[in-house]
Amino acid sequence: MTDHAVLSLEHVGLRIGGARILHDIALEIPVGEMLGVIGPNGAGKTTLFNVVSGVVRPTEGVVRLDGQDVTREPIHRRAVAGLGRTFQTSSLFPGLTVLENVRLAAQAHAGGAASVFRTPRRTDAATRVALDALAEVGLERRADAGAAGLAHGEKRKVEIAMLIAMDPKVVLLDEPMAGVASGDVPAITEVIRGLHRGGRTVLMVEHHMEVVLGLVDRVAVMHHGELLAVDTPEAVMANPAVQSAYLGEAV
Ligand SMILES: Nc1ncnc2c1ncn2[C@@H]1O[C@H](COP(=O)(O)OP(=O)(O)OP(=O)(O)O)[C@@H](O)[C@H]1O
Repeated sequence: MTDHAVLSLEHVGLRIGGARILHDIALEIPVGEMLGVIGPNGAGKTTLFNVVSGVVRPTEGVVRLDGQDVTREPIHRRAVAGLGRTFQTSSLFPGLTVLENVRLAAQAHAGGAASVFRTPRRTDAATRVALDALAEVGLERRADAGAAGLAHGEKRKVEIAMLIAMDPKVVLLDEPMAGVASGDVPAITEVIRGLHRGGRTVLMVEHHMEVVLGLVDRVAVMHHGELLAVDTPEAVMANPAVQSAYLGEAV
């Protein structure tokens, strides 16, 4: 492992029953990198995120966050250590406002059980963090809107604001453009760019190839649970093995 790797995977493998879901994944992510993770459907991208965030424990190998072995650490410990994640499906509480959702994330990060009924002092601090996070994604004017009524693109922005409120070093974005109207794609792309400019390391699974290639420093290509290539967007797109993995799929 190199000194500056904020996240590293060493020979990571996952078997479920007789199935080999991930095989011998070796990956080092330097501080501040934006890495795209691509691959055909079923290649193992989401499972890789599950292994990194602690949803699933690998059956082989080691996951390190900032040099620390977190392979056996539960999700919340990894979150406290600086790992943030969004999911393919929305993780917002629909009955709460935008601000309340983001404030819950800030409170959870500050420690203790998250509650909307905190003491005023603590709530005030969490509220400031939440409002700053909403400003960073350009949603401060929507603070009092109900989460249930948001457009899909706005929900994605709120989810990113929730991540920001948890002050992560490493952010995993799982298909941030899924379900987003094409007109909203440029705005969300800018929000992701801002997330990265803030000094955070970003890993993003995304099928929207134009977005991936326009944003990331390197691309990791997965195929049948293995890492086929990790390289610059240009080199990856020119790689014959990658092209053949995608045969029959729109790249
Ligand atoms: N808990 C599990 N039990 C059995 N098989 C699983 C399990 N989790 C994932 N798989 C299988 O592992 C493979 C990889 O799944 P995964 O969801 O990680 O792929 P993906 O690259 O994220 O796909 P997509 O782009 O469609 O989201 C698939 O064949 C899936 O069916």
